[in-house]
Amino acid sequence: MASSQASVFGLKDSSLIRFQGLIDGKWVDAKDGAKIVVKNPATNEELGTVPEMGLAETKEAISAAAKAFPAWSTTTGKERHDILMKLFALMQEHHDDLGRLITLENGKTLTEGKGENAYTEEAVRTYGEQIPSPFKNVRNVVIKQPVGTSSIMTPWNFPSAMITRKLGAALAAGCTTVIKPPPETPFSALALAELAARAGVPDGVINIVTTEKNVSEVGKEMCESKAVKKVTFTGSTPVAKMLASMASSTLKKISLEAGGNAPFIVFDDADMDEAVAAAIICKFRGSGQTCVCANRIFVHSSVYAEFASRLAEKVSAFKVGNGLDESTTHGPLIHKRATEKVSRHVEDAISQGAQVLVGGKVIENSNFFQPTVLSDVPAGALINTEETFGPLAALVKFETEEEVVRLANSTEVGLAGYFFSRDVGRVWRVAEKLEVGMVGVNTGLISQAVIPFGGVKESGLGREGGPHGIDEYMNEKLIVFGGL
Ligand SMILES: NC(=O)c1ccc[n+]([C@@H]2O[C@H](COP(=O)([O-])OP(=O)(O)OC[C@H]3O[C@@H](n4cnc5c(N)ncnc54)[C@H](O)[C@@H]3O)[C@@H](O)[C@H]2O)c1
Ligand SMILES: O=CCCC(=O)O
Repeated sequence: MASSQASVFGLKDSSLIRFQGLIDGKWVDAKDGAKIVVKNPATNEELGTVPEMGLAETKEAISAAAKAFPAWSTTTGKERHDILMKLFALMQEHHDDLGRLITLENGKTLTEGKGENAYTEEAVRTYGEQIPSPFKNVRNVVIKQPVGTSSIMTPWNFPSAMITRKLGAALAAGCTTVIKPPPETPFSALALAELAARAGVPDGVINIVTTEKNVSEVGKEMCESKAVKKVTFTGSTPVAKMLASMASSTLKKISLEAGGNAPFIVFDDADMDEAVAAAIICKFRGSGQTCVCANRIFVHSSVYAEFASRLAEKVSAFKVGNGLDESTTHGPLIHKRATEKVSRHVEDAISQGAQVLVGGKVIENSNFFQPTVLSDVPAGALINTEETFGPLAALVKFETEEEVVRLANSTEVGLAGYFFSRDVGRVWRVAEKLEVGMVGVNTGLISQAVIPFGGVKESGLGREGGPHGIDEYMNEKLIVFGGL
């Protein structure tokens, strides 16, 4: 059964496809045999099934991770580095398969799927510090220690990268993990776990619990269990808040990467070619389904008409289709709920006076939405307060720097913000004033594995990536040496 299911994916190495969860190094089904059906969003065809696990399996996974912690946390940084480098090499060796898998379960194009596979990180070592004491016979040293078993919960828009961004740091720090991947895209997570085992990650260090209907009880246990010392989540702001409140019952360390509503500002002195090209990437990457995608595009009135017509021209040349087809530039949305949200935002803006320059409609009986550009979007439109998470570029005209900074900041969230200007004074002023965790100046693409990725306001807590990301999985301990 499993091998015939695996052939549906058309991978070179079909043993990367796993149809079971992973607990303590063993691939397992749900205790009651229940399954989740996973579909390809481009075709709505079934790809395969994974177990619908619940509380009992989650408890087992947590205790396996807690049992594995003493041994894993006392390996040296060099030993963990070597295993992580081996895993990285295996991911590169299986680059085509892993990229294809991402495309099949998420819908993004093959180029994006492979690009995501390359968007991983590894870490070598962490450093403590020595703090000079005011007392002659005292020496202060701060060391860093792994926090413990970590719960990792991730979304479907980056089936692999949202996991590796957390898992790479957790493993490098010496933590053990329980991962709950999204029900829409579990196969990339399971393939990573398969490769991790091949790389020599010991049993129990990575455990995977797949779930859909039982997500509330699984999430609660992953946040409230006393054996868990760290909770990390990427997804929507309402779920982030709920998980944070559950994790606070035992005052766990938490990192949350939640929703955004990124402003993208084009000032009158912007380089127009660069601004249009960047808006295309920033707005339409992953068909608009990234948390750092531009959601509101503010354009100075003096360049508004030119920007709008050049953007609309480029967007009308997109080729929407199955991500496996090489000529496709943009894939489907993840499911019907996603297309419905984009439709709601388009209809709402039109009802308040916005004009459709391109697109505007769902492609019937599918998860595809026409890449859309709306002009003259009014201040009261829903899109100004809610993240669309879809291929909808909403253009808003502005007159002054002060006005646009106020508009950009008038949202409860603050993940990324972008602007285009060649005036160095304005660049500093606006970069400092935007209430976001990450600013792109004259670029629409900020994501890299090495940067501290994260937000302010209701976009979350903590940072992921590079050394900042590893610190999230470590506790600092002060050791005061006296009597010298
Ligand atoms: N900041 C980021 O880095 C980032 C990245 C991707 C997505 N997002 C946000 O996620 C949203 C889109 O994704 P979504 O609608 O799937 O988000 P979501 O919050 O509904 O789901 C994200 C993940 O959380 C899980 N989840 C849901 N309820 C849970 C619970 N009670 N306990 C544990 N896990 C639970 C889901 O199964 C999924 O795996 C957007 O708002 C987007 O901004 C943010
Ligand atoms: O969607 C969230 C992550 C986006 C990114 O890493 O570029």
